Amino acid sequence: MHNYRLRALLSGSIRSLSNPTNRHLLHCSPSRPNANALFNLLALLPLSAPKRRRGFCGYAAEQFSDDEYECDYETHQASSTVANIDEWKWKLSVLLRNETDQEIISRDKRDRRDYEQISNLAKRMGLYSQIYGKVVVASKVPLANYRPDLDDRRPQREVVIPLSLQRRVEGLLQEHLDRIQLSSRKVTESSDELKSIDRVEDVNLDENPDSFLDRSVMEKVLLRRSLQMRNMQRAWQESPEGRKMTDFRKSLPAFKEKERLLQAIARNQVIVISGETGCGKTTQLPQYVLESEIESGRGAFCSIICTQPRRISAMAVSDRVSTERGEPLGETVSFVSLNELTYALTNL
Ligand SMILES: Nc1ncnc2c1ncn2[C@@H]1O[C@H](COP(=O)(O)OP(=O)(O)OP(=O)(O)O)[C@@H](O)[C@H]1O
Repeated sequence: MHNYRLRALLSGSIRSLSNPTNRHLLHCSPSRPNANALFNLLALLPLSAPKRRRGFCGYAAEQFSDDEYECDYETHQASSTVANIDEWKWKLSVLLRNETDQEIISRDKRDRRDYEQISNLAKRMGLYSQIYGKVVVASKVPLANYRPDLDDRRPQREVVIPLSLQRRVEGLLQEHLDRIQLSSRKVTESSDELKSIDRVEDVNLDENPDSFLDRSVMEKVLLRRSLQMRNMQRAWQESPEGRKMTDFRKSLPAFKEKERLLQAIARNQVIVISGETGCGKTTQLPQYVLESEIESGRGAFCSIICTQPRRISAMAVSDRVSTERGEPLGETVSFVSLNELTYALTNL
């Protein structure tokens, strides 16, 4: 019986990292519909990022500093709850209307009663809220119990990266977003085509290498492959061994968070997930993304990279995941060395 649980799910954005109080090291995760999803890609974001830069993602953190109330917390008298509530009603409705921002952070000093009122108000408005020490956060997505970036007692490490690297990361992220837009447009256009894809004539790529240059041919090949992947996945899930494996996978703590994780991945450029050892971070999360892409007919457009610190663990993880998928290693799951990975990434 597992008694693990996912400890926290933090969501953030490039813009939130550009704020000096929010700098930290993140694991990057892909937006769900992306054709080239990346897992566990470490991204360092620069200190020198301009404060209000509109970044690459649809959601961002906003700092709300009520500095006019700034004074020593210990000596501060709680400000009028009624006045606070009106002010918060306004702040929260601005947040809801603003498509680019994900959360607001208020450093206004307030007591518990204020927070409870704000929290109830946020709930009524369909938002989440959390108090971290003296800081109140209201957010469109669930909030973690602990936010290291809002912990004044925890020293914030400054990370400086060269401008050229910063530009490269920005370029890659932009490319990534362009590809998401392109592939979601194409998937909409071709969802009807997918139904009749069985009728697509066989394309012999060996006979006609130039076909690779033809995007529509390539797309048809990928759509057909996506359909095959869906059929194979369903066949495995319905087989007795597949059902046994599915039952085991459902017993892992990560499974309870599956829908929330997929939503968070779809809605955020970057998310950080932490959980007890063995809860399913490594073997389950990439599979949730892959399975949902396969189910929606985009399996062959989806690439997931899961990094491991050692070759032996990369081999063990890929072996385990292919077993869980009922496939031989080397089909949809494989492992590559760092050199091969670097080569593949530079040729994406
Ligand atoms: N090679 C394997 N053989 C059998 N079961 C495995 C294997 N690898 C993982 N599991 C099972 O899958 C569960 C999830 O493992 P997974 O590696 O995804 O956890 P994790 O959260 O990434 O752990 P960690 O934080 O230690 O990396 C484990 O608790 C274990 O029961």
